[in-house]
Amino acid sequence: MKFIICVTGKIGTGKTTVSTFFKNKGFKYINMDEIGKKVFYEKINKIKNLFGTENRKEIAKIVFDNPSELKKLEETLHPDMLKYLYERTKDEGTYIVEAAIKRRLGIKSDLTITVSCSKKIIYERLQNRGLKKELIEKILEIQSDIIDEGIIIRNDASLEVLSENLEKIYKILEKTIK
Ligand SMILES: CC(C)(COP(=O)(O)OP(=O)(O)OC[C@H]1O[C@@H](n2cnc3c(N)ncnc32)[C@H](O)[C@@H]1O)[C@@H](O)C(=O)NCCC(=O)NCCS
Ligand SMILES: Nc1ncnc2c1ncn2[C@@H]1O[C@H](COP(=O)(O)OP(=O)(O)OP(=O)(O)O)[C@@H](O)[C@H]1O
Repeated sequence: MKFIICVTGKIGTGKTTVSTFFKNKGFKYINMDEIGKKVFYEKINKIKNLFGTENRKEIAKIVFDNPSELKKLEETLHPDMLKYLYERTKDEGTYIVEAAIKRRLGIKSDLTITVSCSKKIIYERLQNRGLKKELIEKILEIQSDIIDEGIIIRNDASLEVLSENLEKIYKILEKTIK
């Protein structure tokens, strides 16, 4: 049996933390940011032509500030990103697909888990990771199409609380999937 769980949510809400929990339970893990990076370098000539640079940070500044530039980048990368996703999920098994922009990418899943938390906490956690407030603001703005869907995990509290909540969800999932 094949079962695809998509973990979605805005930047810094805790998608990787949640996905890693399930990966440690033995689910196959796919990260769409990583697939995006792979396709980015495969399409590097096209990228250079479009943006005049191959530097990801410079391109981030351009596209996260300008929806029409972001659209050009997405049109270049998304079709191949989806191809890789479908190739990597061909076999039977339970998959965790981490994708902030699940809906924009058009990813189909058997279950969606949305991770969310307050903006204040997003800023705190990401600034601890060295991200600038202005960039976080811009990314949150272009992520306004990410909505709560499926199972919603509020990740405002500690990692211990998150882990307890995930154990509960895992117990239910185990019964459903097996
Ligand atoms: C713009 C790029 C070059 C910036 O690269 P950089 O290494 O600086 O940042 P990184 O990839 O880690 O992304 C930073 C944050 O922005 C989010 N993000 C990335 N792309 C998008 C997008 N198209 N829409 C909304 N959020 C996005 C990421 O999930 C992450 O939280 C890169 O993000 C990119 O190529 N994006 C387009 C591919 C894509 O849509 N990826 C999202 C997969 S969920
Ligand atoms: N409940 C929590 N308590 C404290 N720190 C947390 C909690 N959840 C996640 N974090 C931390 O917050 C940061 C962001 O979490 P994570 O990387 O999982 O988010 P993300 O949604 O995957 O981010 P991105 O969109 O950048 O990929 C990380 O440093 C992580 O360790």
